[in-house]
Amino acid sequence: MLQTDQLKFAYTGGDTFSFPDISCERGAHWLLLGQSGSGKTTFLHLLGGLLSPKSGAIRLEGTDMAQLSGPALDRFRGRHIGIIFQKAHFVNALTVGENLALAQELAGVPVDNGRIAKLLDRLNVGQKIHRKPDRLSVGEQQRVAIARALVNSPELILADEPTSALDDENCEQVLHLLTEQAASVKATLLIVTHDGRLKDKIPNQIRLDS
Ligand SMILES: Nc1ncnc2c1ncn2[C@@H]1O[C@H](COP(=O)(O)OP(=O)(O)OP(=O)(O)O)[C@@H](O)[C@H]1O
Repeated sequence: MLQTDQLKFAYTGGDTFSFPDISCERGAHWLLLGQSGSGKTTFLHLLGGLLSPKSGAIRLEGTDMAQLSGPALDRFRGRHIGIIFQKAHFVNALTVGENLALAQELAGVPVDNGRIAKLLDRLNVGQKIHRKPDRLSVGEQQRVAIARALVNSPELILADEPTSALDDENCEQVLHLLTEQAASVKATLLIVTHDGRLKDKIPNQIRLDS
């Protein structure tokens, strides 16, 4: 269960935000919608523990992340949250498989090569396990990014604009992958988007107004 309470954030010398309280049941799928500049990515980064709120609480399965910082927050994020960024970031000196192993090491969990191989297979990129990420197509990189977000069986999966650059067929496919894979680890899925095509597909919606 993911819950926020009176969450406020301010960029240094810049915009300030008061976010609506949200409450998402474990395993539910949500869209986070809003105009450009309304603070969607900022909200996602707060929920993912990449930014710290000025005030308020973010509870994930009972832990208030706003009270964590430094290595404790990094470990918590690694174990409980999978983040899929708009543009995938990998360590290009490492192979696909090693990038997933790194995600386990950074979260302080034992590397499970069997799980890594199985997950990549499930996402149809199993044969790319020994490739360097920059030698993959954009679609393959996106699948590897989804696999990496899932590798530690997170309770929460956050995806930032995963479909906005895709044509209709690939949009459909990525949405299907995300919802199916989130369901496979019973994770709560929250997708930030301004992609109108998703609006009818996921009924739970949070709207930010600037
Ligand atoms: N690092 C930063 N420092 C200062 N201001 C920032 C920073 N990042 C974002 N902002 C400002 O905060 C506001 C919200 O940005 P954010 O990226 O959260 O919006 P968004 O709703 O995700 O937009 P889009 O749909 O265009 O991606 C914008 O006005 C932006 O200029």
